[in-house]
Amino acid sequence: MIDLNEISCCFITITAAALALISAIFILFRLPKSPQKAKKYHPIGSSYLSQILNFYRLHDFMTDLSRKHKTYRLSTLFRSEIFTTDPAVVEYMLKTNFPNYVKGLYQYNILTDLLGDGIFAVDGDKWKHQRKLSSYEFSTKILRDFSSVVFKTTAVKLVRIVSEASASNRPLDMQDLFMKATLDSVFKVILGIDLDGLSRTYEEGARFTDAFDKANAITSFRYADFFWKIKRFLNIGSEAELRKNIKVVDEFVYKLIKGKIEQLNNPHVDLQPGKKEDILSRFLELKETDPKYLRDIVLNFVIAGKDTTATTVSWFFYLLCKHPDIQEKIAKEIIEATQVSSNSSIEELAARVNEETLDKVHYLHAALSETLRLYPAVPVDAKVCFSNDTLPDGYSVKKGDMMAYVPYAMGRMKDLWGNDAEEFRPERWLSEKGHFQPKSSFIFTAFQGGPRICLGKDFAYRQMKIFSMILLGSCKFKLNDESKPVKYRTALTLHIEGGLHLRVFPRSSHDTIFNA
Ligand code: HEM
Repeated sequence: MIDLNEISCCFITITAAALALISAIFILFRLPKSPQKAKKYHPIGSSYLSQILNFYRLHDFMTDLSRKHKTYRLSTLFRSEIFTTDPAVVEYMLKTNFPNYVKGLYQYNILTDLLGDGIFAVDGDKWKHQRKLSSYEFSTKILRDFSSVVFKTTAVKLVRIVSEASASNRPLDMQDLFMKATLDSVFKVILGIDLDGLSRTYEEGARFTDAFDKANAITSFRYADFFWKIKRFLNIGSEAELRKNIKVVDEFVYKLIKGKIEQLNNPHVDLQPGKKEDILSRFLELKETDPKYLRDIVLNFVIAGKDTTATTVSWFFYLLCKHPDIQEKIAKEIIEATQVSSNSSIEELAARVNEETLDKVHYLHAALSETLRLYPAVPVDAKVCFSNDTLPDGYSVKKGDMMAYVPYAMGRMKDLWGNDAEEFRPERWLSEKGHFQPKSSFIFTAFQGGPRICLGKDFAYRQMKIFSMILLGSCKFKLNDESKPVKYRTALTLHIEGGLHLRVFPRSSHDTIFNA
């Protein structure tokens, strides 16, 4: 028989226990969790939809948002994406708490098929090792001297090409020429090989160049392609194309590496002077002989140095066409520094471009920096937050959030550059004596800042200055069609949409430099 008293007693006990448990949970949740202040997150700047609708002018759209909030975020289902133009926050993420803002697995997965374990794709010890070796190599006099010779030879080739176009009254796509010229020179400095992309006389080199450009573009496209992993798994569409192009790139680079290793190991091959000046040979001398590791190192440098420098010089020439007075002022500075006359040949001009004259052209250096302020080659640069953090502005960031500093928007902020922030005015970089005055790398962020600051910054300035001194010392440039707007293409690097079409003229009518 069931005892009703026992049941009701049991029921009362269970109910009392349940009530006690619920009250305990309730009290526990009502208690302040910790003595810390409640976390706050940056204001939401815009939605993904507005980003997509403004994609064609994305960097200007982001600049407008930055004018409202120095730091803002986009919120997605899984994480926030935070964009900042606040120098204090930029310094914090790039330097003060550098280990907490990394490339992360997200970027590694996108980049590694092409970049392997190269410096651009990795964090931690792998990054530290390459950074240490490469910073040493990049600071040597051997590299400085060798690269200057390479840049001058390439610039002279450029003058020959533009002079031919001028003689036949043809406009030229200067961005395309700068792309080829920077690839030729970075390839020579890094691998010691003449690709000759400018005249395309080396068939294997031309095949490599095309495959490399395609592989680079498809890798960048992965950032916007939600389906790339599925496409890679099925080996279809752009991913099949990527695999094919990486194979061409790898075959070419491995062959070069193998050749260099054989050369170095063969005691009967006496390397001629100058043969060990390229970065690859120098790494081999340091006993780095793993071909995959060497492939990753050299390809990362080639990618780092090509489009960035070429697009910057292209925007620079565009701005000089828009400001002919500044073009003339730079030409005058070059002619005064090198002391060339209208009877000098192009070789004489090139010979006078040396460490001493490169140091004299402060206005040119300022104008190139001013170009990078307004048209930074890397307009937005993102990291991933490694663990929960609070930024110097008091706002919080969660583990896994994306944190980006925005050089394009930063270059246009009035509170950083004054009311004329949107104007191209090289003078803002000069002291009263006309000497170039650098700005903090957390305000002028075109080269990033902190421990991962661009390793090729001086290399890039030297190349841009040498190209400009030789081209502007001998030629004048004008836009082919003044009425056609020049715009950027929204991508990882800031290319000019459709190229930069210019007309070229000799600097003076009896100019032997140009006609030599
Ligand atoms: C105007 C030209 C250039 C600009 C504006 C530029 C800008 C930058 C920026 C923004 C970064 C950081 C990218 C990131 O977050 O990973 C970077 C990194 C780097 N750059 Fe440059 N760059 C230029 C030219 C060059 C050249 C010519 C080289 C070498 C040949 C080079 C080598 C590198 C390397 C190796 C890194 C990675 C550094 C590291 O992660 O420790 N760059 N550059």
